[in-house]
Amino acid sequence: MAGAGFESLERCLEKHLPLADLQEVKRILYGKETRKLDLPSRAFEAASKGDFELQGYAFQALTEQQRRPRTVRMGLVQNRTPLPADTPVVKQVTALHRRIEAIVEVAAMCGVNIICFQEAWTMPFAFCTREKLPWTEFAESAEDGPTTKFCQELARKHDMVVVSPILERDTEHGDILWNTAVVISNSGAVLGKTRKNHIPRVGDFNESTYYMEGNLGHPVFQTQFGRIAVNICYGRHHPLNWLMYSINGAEVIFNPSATIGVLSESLWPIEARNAAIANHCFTCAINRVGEELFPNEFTSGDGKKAHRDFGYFYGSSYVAAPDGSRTPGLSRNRDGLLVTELDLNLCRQVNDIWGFKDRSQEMEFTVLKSMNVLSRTGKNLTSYPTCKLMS
Ligand SMILES: NC(=O)NCCC(=O)O
Repeated sequence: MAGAGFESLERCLEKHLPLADLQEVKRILYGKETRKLDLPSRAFEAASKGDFELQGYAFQALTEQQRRPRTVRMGLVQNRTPLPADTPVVKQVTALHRRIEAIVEVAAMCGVNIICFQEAWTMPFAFCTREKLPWTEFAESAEDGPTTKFCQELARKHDMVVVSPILERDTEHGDILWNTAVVISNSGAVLGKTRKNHIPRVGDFNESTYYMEGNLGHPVFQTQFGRIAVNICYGRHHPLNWLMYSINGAEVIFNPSATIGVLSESLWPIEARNAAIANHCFTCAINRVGEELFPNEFTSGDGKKAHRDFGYFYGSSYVAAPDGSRTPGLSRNRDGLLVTELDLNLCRQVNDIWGFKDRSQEMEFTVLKSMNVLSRTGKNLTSYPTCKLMS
């Protein structure tokens, strides 16, 4: 399995294929070509100085007669943990805040309206250890913890919606932990939070030692720049999870993740992209980068020898559109900022052509209702039309 030495699938194709073949391969693998965004040179200079990658692409939509284009810019951030995992907790969090602050500065230069960070971005992905201290000390209040306050400042300063996935400590309800994403409006107000709905128990990913499946359903947040939802990491393997955010009105679904090559790299380019196609929405897949080494060895009941490393987090963050096109990925081995320009009108335009969300979705909805699966979401239950599927 390639580690940091293999930069990206795109670089490999570009290096080895003649131009005409490359264009055909990209057409088939990536769909309709995304235009390269003309980002300011000072943004590239700042990214180079800060040692992170900056890429920008725009998706095209048709011009409509009765609606103006609804053009928004998304920022996806992938990064390493800058300090070793045995550094004191506050030092690690502070270093991550500084790193993200620098990347968000560049996102602001690029006109980003909504930015999303990787899963549990304030900490190493320590859940593999199944140890409690010091890792649970990274948990914070979603409403007024130091990271939320930090993100509120960023949001106000840059007029940007911030999606901040953290380890949450719910002090109001028995001090329990959750894997949560906090959504902060561009005014700096906390719009709300959403919790990871599916918790992995797969090899070293055995997070249920810390927190269980979220209890907040599938909330969608109306922001100034469109309706957004957050499907945290492992939730991307569950098509019905994406569907529920989409039924509840999401136009863009973020998928902040932490996942390693040996487990999921061949699934990565497919799942979020397929969700964009199936649900006529944009999806934004974000993964962390590099290796994380823990002070004590751990095993996970999967026959592997005790080890201290989690495996290689392969980055490769990308955005997929409802028409099935997608951006190239960020690299597998560097911190990066991916800026994408979307016209949200594309969601309805593709819906009108393919219509996956009309009759077929009604049928799925009826089945789910009969299984009592939808009662947790509340929304749309009564207003959604039903059809007879199994007569
Ligand atoms: N963070 C997380 O849920 N990882 C599980 C592995 C995966 O979904 O690829």
